[in-house]
Amino acid sequence: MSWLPPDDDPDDPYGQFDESQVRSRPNPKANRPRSKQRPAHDDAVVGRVVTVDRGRYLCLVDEDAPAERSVITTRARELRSTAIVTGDRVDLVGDTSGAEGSLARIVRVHERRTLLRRSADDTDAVERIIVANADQLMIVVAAANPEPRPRLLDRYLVAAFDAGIEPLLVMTKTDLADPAPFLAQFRGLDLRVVESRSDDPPIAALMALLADRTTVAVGHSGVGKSTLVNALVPDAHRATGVVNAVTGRGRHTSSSTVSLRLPGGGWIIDTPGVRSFGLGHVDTANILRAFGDLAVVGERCPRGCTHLPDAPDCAIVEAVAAAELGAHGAERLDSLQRLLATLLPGAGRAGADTLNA
Ligand SMILES: Nc1nc2c(ncn2[C@@H]2O[C@H](COP(=O)(O)OP(=O)(O)OP(=O)(O)O)[C@@H](O)[C@H]2O)c(=O)[nH]1
Ligand SMILES: [Zn+2]
Repeated sequence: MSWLPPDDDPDDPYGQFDESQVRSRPNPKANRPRSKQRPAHDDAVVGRVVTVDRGRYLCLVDEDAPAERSVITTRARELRSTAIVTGDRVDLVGDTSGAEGSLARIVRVHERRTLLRRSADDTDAVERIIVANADQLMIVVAAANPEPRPRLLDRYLVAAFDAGIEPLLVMTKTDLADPAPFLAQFRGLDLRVVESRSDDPPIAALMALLADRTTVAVGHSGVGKSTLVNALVPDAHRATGVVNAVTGRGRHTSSSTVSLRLPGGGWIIDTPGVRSFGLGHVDTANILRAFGDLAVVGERCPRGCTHLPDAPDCAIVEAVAAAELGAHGAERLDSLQRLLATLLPGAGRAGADTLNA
C-alpha cells in the first residue's frame, strides 16, 4: 500500500534492529545501554539528534553556545539494537569536532521525556518511534481542499495523547472555507486552534506557541504543511542541505523526519516521510489520562471498563448522565468515546484506509 512506512528501508543497515526487537528481548539489560557503558565514557559530550538517515545521525552539540556544531555520528556497536530517533539526547565520544570527514560515536541514549510512536497499521501491536522528546504535536488540517475529516484528526489526537504531548491544531486554507462547523465537533477537547491562510499566515501567533519548544508537525498530503513550515522557517531549504551532508548522497528520501530550527527559538520537526499513523500499539489508559477531569471519575469504574456508551456501570457515563460534570462534561465524554472507539477492533481498518493518499 502507498502508506507503507518509508523507514522500512532495505538499505538501512539497522532496519532489522528497530525498537520492537529490543522489547521482545529476554535479557532486560539489553534495554539499558546507559548503565552498561557509563564508566568507559566519562568524557562523552551531549548532543541532540536532529536527523536520522541510513545509520547516520546528525547531532547538534553545544547547542546555542559559541562552540555549537553539527556532528555526524554513528551508533556504537553495543547500541546496535537500540532505537535512536530524531529528538533523542545522546552521549557522544570519538571525534566530536564536527570537522569535515569526522565521525563520532553515540554511546548512550538519555531517558526520553516523550515518545511519539506509530504502528504499521492498526492491527499491528509493534510500534516504531517517530520522534523523542517532543513537547507538542502540530496537526495541520485544511478547512477545504482536501476536505477535513474528523476521524483523521481523531487519530492524530490519539497519537498525541498516547505520546503524552500536547496537540495544537492548525486549520489551513481558511480563505477557502469556514472551519467553524468542523471545529464544532472538537469542542469537548479544549484543543488549541490556530487558523491560517497562506495569503496572511498567522506567523506571530504561531511563533508564540512554538517558541522554545520542540514541535512535531504532521498532516495529510496537500493540507499546506510545507507552505506553513516554509513561512515559519524561511531557510528550511538549508536543512535539506544538512541532511545531504549526512548521507553524502544528495538526497534525503529515506529520512522520515527533519529538524528545523525556528528563528524565534525552538524546533519544528517535519515528518515528510511519515504517511501512516497505525495505532495498534496504543493503550486506552493513555487516552483517558489526557482527559484529566474524566480520568479522576474513571477511577471508580469497574476493572476493564471501556467507558463507551454501552459500558456497564461506567462511572464516567453515570456522572455525565447525572449532570455532575457540567454541560461541558457531555461534550468531553463524547470526544473521549470517539477517540476510544478509534481503537476498537474493526474501527481501525476503516480508519487506516482513510490515511491513504
Ligand atoms: N487557498 C489556499 N491554498 C493553500 C494554503 N496553504 C497552502 N495552499 C496550497 O495548497 C497546496 C498544497 O500545499 P503544500 O504546502 O505543498 O501542502 P503539504 O501539506 O506540504 O503537502 P505535501 O507536500 O503533499 O505533503 C499548494 O498548492 C499550496 O499553494 C492556504 O492557506 N490557502
Ligand atoms: Zn468507565
